[in-house]
Parts: sequence; structure tokens; C-alpha cells
Amino acid sequence: MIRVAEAEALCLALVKPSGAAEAVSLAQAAGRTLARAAVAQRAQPPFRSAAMDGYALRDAELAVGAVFSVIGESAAGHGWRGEVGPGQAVRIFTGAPVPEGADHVVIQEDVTREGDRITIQPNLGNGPNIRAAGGDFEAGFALDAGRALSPADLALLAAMNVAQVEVAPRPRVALLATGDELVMPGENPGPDQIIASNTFALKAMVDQAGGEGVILPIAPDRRDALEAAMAEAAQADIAVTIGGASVGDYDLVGQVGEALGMQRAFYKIAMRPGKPLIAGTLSGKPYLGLPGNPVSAVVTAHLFLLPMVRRWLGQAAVGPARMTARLGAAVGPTGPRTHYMRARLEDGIVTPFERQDSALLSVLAGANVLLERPLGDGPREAGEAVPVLLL
Ligand SMILES: Nc1nc2c(c(=O)[nH]1)N[C@H]1C(S)=C(S)[C@@H](COP(=O)(O)OP(=O)(O)OC[C@H]3O[C@@H](n4cnc5c(N)ncnc54)[C@H](O)[C@@H]3O)O[C@H]1N2
Ligand code: MOO
Repeated sequence: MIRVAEAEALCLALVKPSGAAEAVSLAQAAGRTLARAAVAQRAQPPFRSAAMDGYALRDAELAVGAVFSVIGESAAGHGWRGEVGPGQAVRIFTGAPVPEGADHVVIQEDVTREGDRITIQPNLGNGPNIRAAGGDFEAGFALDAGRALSPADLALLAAMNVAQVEVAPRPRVALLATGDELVMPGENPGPDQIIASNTFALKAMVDQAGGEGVILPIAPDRRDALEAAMAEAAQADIAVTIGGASVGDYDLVGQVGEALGMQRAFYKIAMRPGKPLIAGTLSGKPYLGLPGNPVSAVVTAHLFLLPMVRRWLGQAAVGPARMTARLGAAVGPTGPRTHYMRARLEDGIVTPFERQDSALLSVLAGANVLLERPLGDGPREAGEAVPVLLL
């Protein structure tokens, strides 16, 4: 059995960034990964702009009781093209260009106006209420390749006047559930059957990570059928089987993989859940054989499959999001496997669930983190700092 970190490195070594690119419009770009840098076509703001509604004038002249004559108006989208001279002010609105000569916008609450004359009132605010040209970003500012685009990134790109971005294609990830006991949700299970469940979590995870999860028809525990199904899975960019990875008489995935010429990178990891994970290449494609227990499949997908998807997309940081939390309850020592305990993180305090059986989907669904307990770790007291992985 190899350790988790080694397994992660071996899994990542199976995947090369695709390097390909396709153009998509910003409205289609959420969650996609930049394949080429996107470069600002202009500065933002492109001109000195007013941050408040008021009057643009010369800061040096500003004093309580000072009087200015209003000589023009600058509105958003319609600037005023003159120069503000001594004793002069221009009526201005938020987002409008600040005219030449002015270096302060007095908010309108701080003046009284009679006709075209304004008088500065006591308790004047600080100002200058002007946003510098390029204060957000300059022309040429870039978002680098490998960046997964957040909603805020899309607004930033729009402001950069980038209408289309070059993104990495979404890797197709084949998800092949195996086992005679499985039927799809909505079907009529026989007396000894259950519903294929973890496939749906895996598809959602892959899709959210920027891939395209493709759920294949369930493969029965028969060599010929499994061989055909696994060969089909290997048509995708990343092939995943679920179940049949262990040592039972009907756990055929490893044997069938070998018959198909699978190059194995490793089998079995010192982790719990998820020990019987298989990794390698199948028909030259990155391949993972996830354990069938629903929680085991989801945990191993977080630790190994999603990093592979992110590597394929060309992202730099590919591992699961981690943070440190304080233990909400004492925990016992771990054994020879690193334990990923389903747990709840609230206000920085992490509390593992009592029941940790890797078949319990109701517990998994209530968890928002995995508490990582390294192998060979001693007992830990409530209040100690511990690592957690965000789900
Ligand atoms: N003698 C041993 N038995 C087992 C060992 C072992 O080391 N020695 N390892 C255990 C561990 S740990 C795990 S995890 C499981 C994994 O086994 P498999 O990958 O072969 O999975 P299956 O036997 O096919 O299924 C296990 C369990 O999960 C259910 N399952 C399978 N696929 C799905 C699916 N898509 N959706 C929902 N549920 C699924 C299946 O019905 C079984 O109940 O092996 C232990 N045994
Ligand atoms: O590792 Mo198994 O995944 O403990 O249930």
C-alpha cells in the first residue's frame, strides 16, 4: 500500500494538460479554464472619474464658506470638455469624467446652491472622491492561462473589453458503474439489488470541476460485458470505473483491465475509506478504478480524480482545498491508514460524525469537510489544530 501523497503524484503523472483551446463568449465562460492569457484592451476606469454626485472644483480653493460659480455639467456617458478655472465648479455625477483643472469632487450634501452659485458648508467630508484613470487596472493587465474563471473574473474580463476567451476544452470523464446488484434510479430493483448512486455524485463533481461527466450504462459482473464497457470508457479523455476493485470473486475490474492491456501505476492506498483504488492507463488514457462503496468513491474522487481533471485543464493548483480547524471533540489514534473522516465544520470548529462506515450516504450528505487524520497519529484533544479538506 502506498501513501496518499505518493498516490496523488502518480495519478497526476498520468495526465498531461490538453493544451487545446476553444473560443467561448463570456456568457458561456463561467467555470471554464483559460487556455491563453486574456489581456485588457483598455484601462479601467479609462478616465479620471467621479466617485460621488456633487461638484468638481480645485482642491486648493476648498474652504467652508467659499463660493463657486457652476459653469457646466459632467454626467456619466456625457463629459464636460472644458477646464475648471479658479472660483469655478462643474456639476458632476458618479461615474462621469472629472474635467481638466478639477482635483476634488465635493459631494452635493456639503454645499448649498442658489442659481449657478454654490457655497461650501461646514463639516466638509474628506474627498477627493475621484477615481484615478487605470486605478482598477491598466491596458495590458492580464489574467493568466490556467485560471479557472469565477463570476468575478467574468465581470473583470468584461471591463477589460474582452468579449471572448480562449478556454481549455472540457475533458470527457467516462463514469462506468459495475455490478450485478445495481440498477439506475427510477428503475425497479430486484430483491437483491440496490440503486447506483455514487455515479451521480461523481458526475456532479466532475462537471463542477470543469469536466464533462458521462454516465455509461451499468456493466454487469461478467468478463465479456465488462471488457466491452471498459474499452468504451477508455474512449473518453479520462476513464473511471466504480466498484469491483477489491478482492471478491466478482471483483473483476483489475483482471479485465489487465486483459485490456492496462498499465497499472498502483493498486491500494494506505487510506480509509478508499483503500482498493486502482490507477493507471487504459488504451493510453488516464484510468482510475474507484472502490464501490459510495463514500469511498466520492472521497477518492476528491483526492485523485478531480486533481487529474484540473491538471488536464491546465490549472496550477490542482489539489483539494484545505484549511486548518480546531477539533470540536477528542478523537482516538489512527491506524496504518490515513483516515478521511466525514465531519461538520462550523465557525472554525470541526466535529467528525460518530458513524464513519463508508456505505453511509446520509452521513456524507451532512458533511461539509473531511477531517484528515494522518496514519499513525496519536489521540487528539478537543481544541487541537487539525487539517480539513473542503467538500
Ligand atoms: N476481503 C476484503 N474485502 C473487502 C476489502 C478488503 O480489503 N478485503 N476492502 C473493502 C473495501 S475498503 C472496500 S471500499 C470495498 C470496495 O470494493 P469494490 O471496489 O470491489 O466494490 P464492490 O464490491 O463492487 O462494492 C462495494 C459496495 O458498494 C456498492 N456499490 C458499488 N458500486 C456502487 C454504485 N455505483 N452506487 C452505489 N453503490 C455501489 C456495492 O453494492 C457494495 O455494497 O470492498 C471491501 N471488501
Ligand atoms: O476503503 Mo473502503 O473504501 O474502507 O470502504
